[in-house]
Amino acid sequence: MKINGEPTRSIRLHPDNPRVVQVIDQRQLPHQLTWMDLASVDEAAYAIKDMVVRGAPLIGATAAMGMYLAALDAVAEPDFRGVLTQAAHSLGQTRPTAVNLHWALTSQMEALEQVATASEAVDRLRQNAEAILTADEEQCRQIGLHGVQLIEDIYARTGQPVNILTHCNAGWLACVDWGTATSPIYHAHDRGLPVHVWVDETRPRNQGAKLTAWELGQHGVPHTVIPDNAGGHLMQHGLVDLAIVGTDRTTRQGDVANKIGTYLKALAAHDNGVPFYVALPSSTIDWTLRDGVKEIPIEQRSQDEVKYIDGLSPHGVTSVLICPESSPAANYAFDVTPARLVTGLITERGICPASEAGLLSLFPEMA
Ligand SMILES: CSC[C@@H](O)[C@@H](O)C(=O)COP(=O)(O)O
Repeated sequence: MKINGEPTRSIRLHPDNPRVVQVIDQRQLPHQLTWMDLASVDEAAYAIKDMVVRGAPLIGATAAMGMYLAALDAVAEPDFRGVLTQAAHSLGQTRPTAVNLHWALTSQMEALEQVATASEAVDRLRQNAEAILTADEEQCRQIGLHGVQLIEDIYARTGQPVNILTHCNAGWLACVDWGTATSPIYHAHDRGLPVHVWVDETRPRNQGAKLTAWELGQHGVPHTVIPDNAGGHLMQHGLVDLAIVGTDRTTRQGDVANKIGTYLKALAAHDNGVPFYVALPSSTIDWTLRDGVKEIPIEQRSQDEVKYIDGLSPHGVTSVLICPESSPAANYAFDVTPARLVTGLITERGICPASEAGLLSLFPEMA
């Protein structure tokens, strides 16, 4: 997508130094657009763990680039394969829920098997990381081309601006470009279809208020930030035509793990007959799992993300305590929406029911 008219991806090689990877520091948005340099695998791991970068596809892309950075450092090591295996292990520990992380690391370890020397490993892991970024961009573009048909159909029926609710940030900041949930929205807007997005603020880290609202604003898409608890009310009053969210891991049966609160939106959508779609590249499908509620690992993060909130004050970005300091807080970062509450999955190969049969109709090679 474009920032100030310039086509921009969320992750890139440094334009002047290909030994450095650059990512947008998402902790600073929407107040500041800052690029952070990552020059080692440890810095890549830190960026994922501390949520400089976040969103399932971008976590995978950063891990892939992290393996390339590790290869640059491993050139001098006699046991470069051992060093790279250790690098994959440490990157794999950073965040537990998004399966794209393991998908990207597996892809890099398979690429490593095809080389004989450390310098070949550098070239191969760089090429493979760049291919992962390019594939993610194209998959997200395709998700948009399939998903925009849903918006077109609603507009053809109502002739009114289409109101879409989304949760968290499944936008281009969470991917390499386009986003998953936002890609149909960007395509619709670019085709001149009138769309309006209800942006859940997404406590505790407020990825909706901070990131999705910023992204949509940059692209000129009409939107309104709402408290997380408002979605059910809006649906009851006919103010939501469609919900589209992203996912961090989707099981073979179509259960979907996404940012905490997604499940409640799906319940409200079900009760009100609002179509509830989940957009994902196939790298987000965990074909080894069936029952998402029982099997998907749910990340628990620091209590401080719940107890403190940050925002822009006249003194810069400031963090403030919003509850008694002594009260404990719980911070489950994701929840699982069972497939029965999901109207359909929007993938790069088309839209399918959220079920094993549905997924296999698009990905028969996984039977
Ligand atoms: C296309 S991104 C899909 C998901 O990763 C997104 O919806 C989400 O829940 C991100 O959570 P986060 O904790 O910000 O990484």
